[in-house]
Amino acid sequence: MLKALVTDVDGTITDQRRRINTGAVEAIRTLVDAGVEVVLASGNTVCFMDGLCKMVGTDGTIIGENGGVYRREFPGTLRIAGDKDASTGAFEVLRDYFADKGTDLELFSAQYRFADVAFARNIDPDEARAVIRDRHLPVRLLDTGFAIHLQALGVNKGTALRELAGEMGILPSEMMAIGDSENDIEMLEVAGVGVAVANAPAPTRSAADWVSERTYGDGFVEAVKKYYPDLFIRSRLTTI
Ligand SMILES: O=C(O)COP(=O)(O)O
Ligand SMILES: [Mg+2]
Repeated sequence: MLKALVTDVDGTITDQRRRINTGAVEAIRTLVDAGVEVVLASGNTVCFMDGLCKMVGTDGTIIGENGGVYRREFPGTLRIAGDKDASTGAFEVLRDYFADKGTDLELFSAQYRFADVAFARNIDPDEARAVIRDRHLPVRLLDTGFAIHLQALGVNKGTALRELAGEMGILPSEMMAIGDSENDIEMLEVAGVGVAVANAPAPTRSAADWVSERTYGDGFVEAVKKYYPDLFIRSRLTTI
């Protein structure tokens, strides 16, 4: 049995409006109660993830800010893997560029971020990528479908997962990762089994070993039942 499941949050255990899927919460609790490690891996902030871990019932092992931060369990030591100066500097260049064109960039939760920068999707990501490329800015732009992120080069959910696996004493090959967007590609490739939910775009689906038929949180539940069938047969029997 896969020893750990690493799941993205927005678009994977939620619906398209970021409302959590209650079936996904129940599936996570079934895994946790069966001794499977569940890691939440998101572009969201540490404080967001901490609240989510507490309310869902995981042990606090997280990847936040698209791999810019990660931590093994509560209380744990928060590791910072990103470069906030690089992300902030690149944001300021983009802010000025788009302001000259009449578009203001709206930051998301800046005061709670240690590594990356996140802002509203009111610009063309490819136009912003062209500015980053032309100005040789040392960041990568990620469009998660919920926000745009600027992240230091070489930092992603996959690099953080490799580091976390060492702290967890689990091989990446013993893990399953599930996601919905381009910011999940690396962790789908690092994990032994990578799954994309059906709402994922083509590059993310291509990086997956398997793609669910159902979308969003329902796709997450479908995937968990596929790869941990015994847990759900047993839990269904106990509920009869
Ligand atoms: O923070 C975001 O933009 C999306 O978050 P996610 O990585 O959980 O999908
Ligand atoms: Mg997502």
